[in-house]
Amino acid sequence: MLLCIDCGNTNTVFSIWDGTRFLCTLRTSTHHARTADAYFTWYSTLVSHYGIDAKITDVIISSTVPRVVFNLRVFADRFFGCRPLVVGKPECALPIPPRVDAGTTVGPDRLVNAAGAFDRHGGDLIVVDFGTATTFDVVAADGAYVGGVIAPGVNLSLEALHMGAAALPHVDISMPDKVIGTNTVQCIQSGIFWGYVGLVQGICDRVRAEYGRPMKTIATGGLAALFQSNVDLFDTFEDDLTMHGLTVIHDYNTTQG
Ligand SMILES: Nc1ncnc2c1ncn2[C@@H]1O[C@H](COP(=O)(O)OP(=O)(O)OP(=O)(O)O)[C@@H](O)[C@H]1O
Ligand SMILES: CC(C)(CO)[C@@H](O)C(=O)NCCC(=O)O
Ligand SMILES: [K+]
Repeated sequence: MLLCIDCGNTNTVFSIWDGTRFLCTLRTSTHHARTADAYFTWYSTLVSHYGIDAKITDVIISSTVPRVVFNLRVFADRFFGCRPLVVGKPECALPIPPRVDAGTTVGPDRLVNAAGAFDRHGGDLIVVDFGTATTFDVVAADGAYVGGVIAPGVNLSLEALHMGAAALPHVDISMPDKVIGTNTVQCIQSGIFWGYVGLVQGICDRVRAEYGRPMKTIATGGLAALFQSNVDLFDTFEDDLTMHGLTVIHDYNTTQG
């Protein structure tokens, strides 16, 4: 069985793929200092809690935090006796290489999202991922990642307001009933929620105009659901897009010969 690891700047997600479906998804916050033993303690506790009997033979990692990769490699080696595939490293091939400026290192999560979305939908896509950052990845007709947009994430923007302005509290994101807030919390929620709706709509419209062909919009990331349920921003919302992309890249590397 394949263990897929998606390590973002905020959260690290493990998911076990049995070749047909994901048996479970485990989430923890990202800490560069977490040891291989600590990963295993956390992992084995949850796996046995869910009553899953998984014999892991392969591990694939996408990490936007370079420092965590060392301990995840040790984790894979020590507990599963395998050498993980690490997206972005030369030994991990991509089905279609990105077309970007020479010397650019595209975030592995974006390459994985592009591979996952292309596998499900074909090309000419905008993939929007609401993570620590809100990223827009453009996937060409042949499946290549050809560029995109990076904006501050929803929670990061809320945190920035709180950090930068003495009188503004920490607020959780939610959809406000109205645009004109009549208290501080409502004003902040309105600014972030409706600001993001405008940001997503505006960027997608401009990307489409520049790209010059019809494009499908695929959204992923926990907060995408909040926007999708209230405003018609995306064609589809796929919670497991990054995990699916990891299985696609793993498949490609193991069947390639
Ligand atoms: N309504 C909500 N209010 C606040 N936070 C939410 C809400 N819905 C989901 N979230 C949070 O959104 C996050 C979604 O996780 P996701 O993996 O998409 O991105 P992330 O973990 O924040 O970023 P990264 O992948 O860059 O680490 C989770 O941490 C979850 O707690
Ligand atoms: C933009 C983030 C932080 C989103 O997770 C990540 O993809 C990243 O660190 N990217 C590197 C720069 C780039 O993708 O062009
Ligand atoms: K993510």
